[in-house]
Amino acid sequence: MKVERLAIPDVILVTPPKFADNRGFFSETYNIQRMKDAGITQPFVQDNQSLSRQKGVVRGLHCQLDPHAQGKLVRCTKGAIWDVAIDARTGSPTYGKWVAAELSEDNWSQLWIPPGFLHGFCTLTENAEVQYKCTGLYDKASERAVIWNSKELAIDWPIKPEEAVLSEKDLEAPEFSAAKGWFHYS
Ligand SMILES: Cc1cn([C@H]2C[C@H](O)[C@@H](COP(=O)(O)OP(=O)(O)O[C@H]3O[C@H](C)C(=O)[C@H](O)[C@H]3O)O2)c(=O)[nH]c1=O
Repeated sequence: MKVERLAIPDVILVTPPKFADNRGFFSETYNIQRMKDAGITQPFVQDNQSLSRQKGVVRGLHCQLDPHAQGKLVRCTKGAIWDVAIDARTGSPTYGKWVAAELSEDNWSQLWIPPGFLHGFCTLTENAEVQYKCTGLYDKASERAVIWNSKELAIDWPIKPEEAVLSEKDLEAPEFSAAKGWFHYS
C-alpha cells in the first residue's frame, strides 16, 4: 500500500492496491494491520457514506468536539472530490494550516484526518460518492462548523464561490477564529 505523509505530517494519504482482471477489480479497502503500519492506529466505530449529485457541492468545514472528536479515513468510490483537512489544535505548529488531496474512484486514495482537524470537501464531478470511517460516533450536540471559504484559512479551493452548492447550515458557519480552544495539541 502506498503511504504519503502530507505537509501536515499527521494527515496521511494511503492508496491500497487494486487488482484488476477481465471481470473487474478487487481491493482490500481497509486492512487494520496495513493501516497500523501506515500510522493509522485508532479504532473505527462508524462508517459514513454520502452522495452529492452536483459538481461543486461543498460539505464542511466540520468537526465534533471532545469527547466526541472524530478521526476520519475518507475515500471517494464514485467520481472525484477535493478533500481538505485543517489543523484546529491550539498549540500545534501547523495550527490554522490546511492540506488537501484529490480522492477519486480512479486514484483509489484515502485520506486519514486525525481528531482535532476540521474536514470538508468539494465535488469535482457529478454523483460523487464518499465513504469514510470515523473513530467517534455521531454526536449532533458536539458538531461545530467553520465557513468553507474562510478568509482566515485562505483555502485554495478548486471551485469558484459562485459554483459552490452548500447546505443552509454550512452557509451560516462562522470564521475560523470561532474554533479557538476547540482542540488542544498534545
Ligand atoms: C454527519 C452525520 C449526519 N447525520 C445526519 C444528520 C442530518 O440529518 C443528515 C445530513 O447531515 P449533514 O448535513 O451534517 O451531512 P454533511 O454535510 O455531509 O456532514 C459531514 O460533512 C463533513 C465532510 C464531515 O466530515 C462530517 O462527517 C459531517 O459533518 O445526516 C447522521 O445521522 N450521522 C452523521 O454522522
